[in-house]
Amino acid sequence: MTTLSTTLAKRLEDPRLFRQYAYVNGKWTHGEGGREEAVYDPATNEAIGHIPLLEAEQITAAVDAAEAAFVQWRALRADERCERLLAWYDLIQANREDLATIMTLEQGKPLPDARGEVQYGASFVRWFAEEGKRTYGETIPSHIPNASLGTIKEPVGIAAMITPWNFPLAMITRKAAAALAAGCPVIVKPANETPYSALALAELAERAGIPAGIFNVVLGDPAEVSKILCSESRIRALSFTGSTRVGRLLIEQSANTVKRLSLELGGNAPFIVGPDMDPKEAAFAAIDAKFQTAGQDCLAANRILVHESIHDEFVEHFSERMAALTVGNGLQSEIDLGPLIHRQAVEKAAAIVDDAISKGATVIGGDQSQAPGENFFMPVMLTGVTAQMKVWREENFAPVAGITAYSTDDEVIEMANDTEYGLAAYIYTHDIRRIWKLMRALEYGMVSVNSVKMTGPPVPFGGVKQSGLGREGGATGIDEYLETKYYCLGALGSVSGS
Ligand SMILES: NC(=O)c1ccc[n+]([C@@H]2O[C@H](COP(=O)([O-])OP(=O)(O)OC[C@H]3O[C@@H](n4cnc5c(N)ncnc54)[C@H](O)[C@@H]3O)[C@@H](O)[C@H]2O)c1
Ligand SMILES: N[C@@H](CC=O)C(=O)O
Repeated sequence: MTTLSTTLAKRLEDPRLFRQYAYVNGKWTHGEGGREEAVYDPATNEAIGHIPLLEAEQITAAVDAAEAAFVQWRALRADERCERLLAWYDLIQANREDLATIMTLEQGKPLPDARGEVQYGASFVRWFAEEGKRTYGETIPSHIPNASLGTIKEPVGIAAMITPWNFPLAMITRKAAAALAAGCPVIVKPANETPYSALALAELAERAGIPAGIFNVVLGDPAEVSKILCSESRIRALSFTGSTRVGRLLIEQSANTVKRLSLELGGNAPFIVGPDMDPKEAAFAAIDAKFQTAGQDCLAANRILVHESIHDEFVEHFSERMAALTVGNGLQSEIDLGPLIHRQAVEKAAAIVDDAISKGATVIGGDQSQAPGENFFMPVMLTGVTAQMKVWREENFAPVAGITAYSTDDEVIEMANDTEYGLAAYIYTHDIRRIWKLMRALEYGMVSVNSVKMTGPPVPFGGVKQSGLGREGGATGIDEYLETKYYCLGALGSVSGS
């Protein structure tokens, strides 16, 4: 098999950012059982390198290392941890072009989007570096005579993180920076499709002075590694971003060790367009909300619900704009959509389109004979979609947009909530009463009104229903890695009533 690893390294200003080993206890580690797996560029299907698959004892060794390193990391002052995290942030920024190149090669997203993700990922490091200094406890007015009551915040312990391939860098930093700032050591298991962004982050963490054992990246068979992480009682927090299917599995596997779980799972976002909207403006926004990362985004607008009075005009603008989207290798310039992650994703997208057509949807676009490679999927718009179709029920994670018309606000609320998911919803209207009514009635963790962009470091990101548990980012994201310790200082003699 041809390996393009030399080619990848040559593309980087700093070839040491491309590592083909796991990173445990400050050391680059190969698999002791000799197992390895190739990593492919989804645009060309060529192997760009290999990763070792670690054995069970090696995963346990990572936990041992984290446990040993925890003692000193938690003992640092918050401002000392802040300094290390800011050094990490600076290094990520300084190496952003290399990080973006690595990401495009392993994930496929166009280079400008990869640059955007590096920036986005770095922003969480800076945010949590600062938030670590604000993990306040509280003073509680005492109901016990001569006692002083209060709380202090303490790191929860070793935190494991299992992350997806669609955002190979930012889904790590949003978790890891919060945990590190809170004083927790971290063990990251990235997706096997996109390990190199995680490993480059480890290289930069080491250069930033984050001690051995505090930031580890383990690689292996996903089911095997995850089982160990879940059943390891020394791991006190598990943060997962990925599909609802795997999220449910991890809940089950963690039951015996009763650990803190943060789950950022799938989405199936509705995009609601009110009758007062300019159909062109709304259609262009819907294109952005649907087709970023080639539709492989948990926030992708999958079900576009347009008021019947402007539906036809909206569809016209949407289809015109969709036809202008460029599909190709993300390393080339002027590309809007890169490949899907692998062939199975293309097959799933095709099956979803076929299912909709067989149940009466009208298809526009999506001439797959124009696809520039076997992992590419040309964008498709389906109109007249109904709740019986897979495109409505499933997260398609592909450039497949389902559109349908509605007539009243009550009807669109029911349609939008008709899903097991509850991550994000979009509303496009300028009628403040409609905005308020919809915003309150939508069963979603995040609602964005007249804006495609909704995320960033200050935001409490997360979903309800089968979209997950907990919030990442924002003022509360660090709480996922903190325990509240209550104290009662009794028999003080002089504090009652004072
Ligand atoms: N809510 C969010 O913030 C958010 C963000 C990004 C992606 N996602 C979701 O992630 C999904 C796409 O990512 P994906 O395909 O990588 O998800 P996935 O669930 O298949 O994989 C996620 C992680 O779990 C691991 N994994 C896979 N199978 C496993 C198993 N049997 N046991 C244990 N671990 C296993 C993978 O190796 C990967 O590291 C979508 O559903 C998307 O909505 C959610
Ligand atoms: N776009 C999301 C990732 C979802 O796939 C984010 O900003 O976190």
